[in-house]
Amino acid sequence: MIPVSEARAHLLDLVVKLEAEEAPLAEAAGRVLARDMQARRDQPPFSASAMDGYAVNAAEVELHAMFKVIGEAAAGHAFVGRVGAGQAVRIFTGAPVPEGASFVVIQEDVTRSGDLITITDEPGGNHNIRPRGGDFTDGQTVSAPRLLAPADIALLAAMNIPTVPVIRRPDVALISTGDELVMPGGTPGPDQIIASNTFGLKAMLEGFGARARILPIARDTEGSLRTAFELAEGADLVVTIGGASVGDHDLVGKVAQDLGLERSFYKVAMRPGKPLMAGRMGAAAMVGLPGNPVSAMVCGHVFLAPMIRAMLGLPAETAQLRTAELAAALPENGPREHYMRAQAESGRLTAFDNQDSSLLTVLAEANALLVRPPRDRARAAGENVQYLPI
Ligand SMILES: Nc1nc2c(c(=O)[nH]1)N[C@H]1C(S)=C(S)[C@@H](COP(=O)(O)OP(=O)(O)OC[C@H]3O[C@@H](n4cnc5c(N)ncnc54)[C@H](O)[C@@H]3O)O[C@H]1N2
Ligand code: MOO
Repeated sequence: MIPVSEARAHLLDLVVKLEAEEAPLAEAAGRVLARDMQARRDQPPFSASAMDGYAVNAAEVELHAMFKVIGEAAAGHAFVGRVGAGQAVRIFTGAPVPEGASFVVIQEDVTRSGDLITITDEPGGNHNIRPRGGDFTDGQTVSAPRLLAPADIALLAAMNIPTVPVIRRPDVALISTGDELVMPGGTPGPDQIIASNTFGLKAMLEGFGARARILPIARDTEGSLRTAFELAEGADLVVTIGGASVGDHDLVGKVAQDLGLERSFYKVAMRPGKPLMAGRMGAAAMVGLPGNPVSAMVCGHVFLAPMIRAMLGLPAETAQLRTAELAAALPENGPREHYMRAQAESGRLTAFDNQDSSLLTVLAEANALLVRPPRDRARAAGENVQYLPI
């Protein structure tokens, strides 16, 4: 058994950053920007009014001042001409501020009669003008790598960038193994259960930015497992679930090795997730996850997340561990790093009583994995402990 940190390092050695591809901006949310992008214009491209009102010379702005309205500027329709002494241009939000004007008096502070306006309320010190380039200027950079959030997409659109280079999504093949498994919606026999792990992992992996394919369930025969591995052809990462332990029907290690797996490790000092295996299989990385549903999902958070991030060219560390106060005492930990299902709320962390690695109901209620180092001493309520948000 190797420590979790060593296993993670081996797993990162199995993957490389993937190549870039071009994506339309409308499809780029959640993708990772592959190259720095430069703005192709200033925003705003002119001094723009921030309010509906009247554009005048700032030096003339005072209570009771009067102006003659000489024209109009609306968004998309500039006023052509100059605002002279005693003159004003009716202006709307987003319109270019005309030459000679340096203040927009909001219409609420003005009384209008025909072509004449009078400032009838204290106009304040805000000029209500957004300077040219106040948001960004031509050539300004959005730096890669960057996981593109909706706000980034809006920014790149405003920069007039219609397509962006993004890192290709890692292709992950998910193989469930076991004679006891039936797909959701199927009709399980009396000794069968529903395959849940591939579904949970697909959702998780796609949340990390990968594309995950659920392959047909491999039965507990070498032939069936071989077929599943063949169907995984072309994947960047092949993930098997179950069949990783020491039982007579745990065939994954054997078949993978027959197919050329160069194993980098088997068994990690963690709980859950002990019978984890990994290695290189041709061009793909291969990870064999334990079958217990919570074990598979915890390994997804702890190991698959950094692998996917590395393939996407992002810093491999996911969310840093956070610290919280323990709500109730915990006994001494055993020899394996324990990832306890827990709930973090208002800075306090409560571990669930039942930590059995088959309990999806508990995992579904958890928002944190309380991380206990091997042989961690008993902890009292109120002590600080670390956790991984999930
Ligand atoms: N003698 C020992 N027995 C076991 C050990 C051990 O060290 N010595 N380790 C235990 C631990 S820890 C784990 S974890 C499991 C892992 O075993 P496998 O990876 O071989 O998993 P399976 O035996 O195939 O399945 C375990 C459990 O999970 C269910 N399962 C499997 N796949 C799915 C799926 N896709 N969806 C839902 N549920 C699934 C399966 O039915 C079993 O109940 O081994 C312990 N045993
Ligand atoms: O490692 Mo097993 O994953 O403890 O249930």
